[in-house]
Amino acid sequence: MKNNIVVFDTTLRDGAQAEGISFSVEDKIKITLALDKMGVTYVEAGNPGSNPKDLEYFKRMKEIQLKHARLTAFGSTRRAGIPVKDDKNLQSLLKANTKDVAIFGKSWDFHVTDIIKTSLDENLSMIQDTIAYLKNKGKNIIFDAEHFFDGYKNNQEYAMKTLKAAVDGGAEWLVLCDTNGGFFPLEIFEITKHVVDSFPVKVGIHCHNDGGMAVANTISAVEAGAQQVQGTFLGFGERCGNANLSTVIPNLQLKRQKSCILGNQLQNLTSTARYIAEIANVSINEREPYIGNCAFSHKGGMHIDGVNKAHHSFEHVNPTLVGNERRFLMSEVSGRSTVLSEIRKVDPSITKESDEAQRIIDLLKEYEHVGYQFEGAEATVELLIRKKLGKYKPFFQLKYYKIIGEDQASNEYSSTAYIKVNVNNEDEISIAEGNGPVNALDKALRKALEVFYPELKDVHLTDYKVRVLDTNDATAATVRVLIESTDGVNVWNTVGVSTDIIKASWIALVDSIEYKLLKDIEQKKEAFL
Ligand SMILES: CC(=O)SCCNC(=O)CCNC(=O)[C@H](O)C(C)(C)COP(=O)(O)OP(=O)(O)OC[C@H]1O[C@@H](n2cnc3c(N)ncnc32)[C@H](O)[C@@H]1OP(=O)(O)O
Ligand SMILES: CC(=O)C(=O)O
Repeated sequence: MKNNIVVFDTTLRDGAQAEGISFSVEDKIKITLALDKMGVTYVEAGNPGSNPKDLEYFKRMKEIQLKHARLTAFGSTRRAGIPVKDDKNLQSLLKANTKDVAIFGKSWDFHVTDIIKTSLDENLSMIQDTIAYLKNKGKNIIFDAEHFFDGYKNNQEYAMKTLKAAVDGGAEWLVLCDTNGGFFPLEIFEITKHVVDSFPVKVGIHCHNDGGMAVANTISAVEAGAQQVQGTFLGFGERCGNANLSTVIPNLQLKRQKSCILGNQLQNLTSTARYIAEIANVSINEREPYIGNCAFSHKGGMHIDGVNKAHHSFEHVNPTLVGNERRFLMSEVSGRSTVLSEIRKVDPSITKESDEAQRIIDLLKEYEHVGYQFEGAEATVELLIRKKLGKYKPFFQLKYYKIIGEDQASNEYSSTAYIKVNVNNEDEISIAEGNGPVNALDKALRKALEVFYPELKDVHLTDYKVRVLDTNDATAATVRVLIESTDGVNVWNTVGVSTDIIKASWIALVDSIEYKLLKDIEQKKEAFL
């Protein structure tokens, strides 16, 4: 399949215009390299006329060779009433030294007269002069026709003239922008089709998401003949963002057989999206199509039964195609099929008809009834199954713990925990200070157990969430504690429920430690075999 749709990523330019996003030069370089690896054709990386950071980025990028992507600088047409060579922003644009340049210009007559406050003819000259000037300097020009769809509706003749000015200036691409993001797919289709049929140059699409239509509008423009899709990798951008390329790309590639990125790079879609999110310091919406954590998670018992029989019964595509994974969630709406896959990890001989399977489902449902939630706590589920099947031996015995809380301004730590545990008939007592009782308890427990299990030195908590379950009871309410732990290689989640927050935390902590020790034993056994 040859690349027949050109992907133009503007995560680093329009994406950086999103509230809450601010990339450092280092961040921008990392994201550029990830996008290059992914095989997008253009990386629009900033506006050199805007700020020294963007200029510094382009300077640094001169030393970095990209394998595939074409680095693109972005800027506006020259200001009204001045020659191109005197325009400061254009001179900065040249300093970026990229072969490809995206120039945006006004296509909506209202914006010309009321926002940049010039004449309609002068705006046409601004577009043509700017593009011709840059073209003369050896640049390839992508013309972003800002507010093109609004302009077309308001004054079709003028909007089309702005495109003609760009073509006359020497633009390679005409990119139609739904800048205010309020259009619907049918209108986008019709207007794009008219442009595609009217000009000899290639057409692209740039949609904002203010009406929640950016992806649909982008696809619609492609159906009308657009050959370039602009967007940002996670939909970042001004206001409600831009077309999300992590949805656009698989939609085009898997549903419309239009190749967008290199060969098997689609399998890196999820990891690339998550990497970019991490650098941007934002959490990905769990329900994001294709790449979200829930995109292929199944909860209803009947759905899981269906997926086990045939994946496509409840999945629009196979998750492996986009590098995501299928997940089955344990809950009170689970049936035996859901739990069976977990039980079989412990005892492969158990079948759907076995009494044990039903007993374990009943147990999990009872736990859910008192406040447990197993969806994000696979480690606790495995331990419960083991206990029920008699395949569990405790790694230690708790003799007691005590926590002293203090609120002393002079003390670095606010709590101290004392603990006594017994391992193989040997007692160990330890004390630890912590920021809060749970932190102190966690430290004290691990300190005591590390004497017997040194591998616990690598374990630390990465997330700790508390949810109050029956809020009517205020401070006497039941709480659910979810803990995420890691040993630097693996990540696992455990859950505890109690009316006492420390007890709930303790249950989740103990599960976390026991799970780690159990997995280490399993790993050693596998290595031995
Ligand atoms: C639809 C889009 O996303 S377009 C990209 C929008 N992105 C950004 O604005 C982020 C980067 N922008 C910036 O850093 C700054 O706006 C700068 C450095 C480019 C300009 O800053 P300033 O010179 O202080 O101007 P300011 O931002 O206040 O106003 C924008 C100016 O650009 C002019 N302008 C806007 N669009 C265009 C255009 N297509 N062609 C020429 N001039 C334009 C406006 O008329 C206004 O000029 P005026 O001050 O003479 O009225
Ligand atoms: C160019 C651009 O970002 C827009 O019109 O939305």
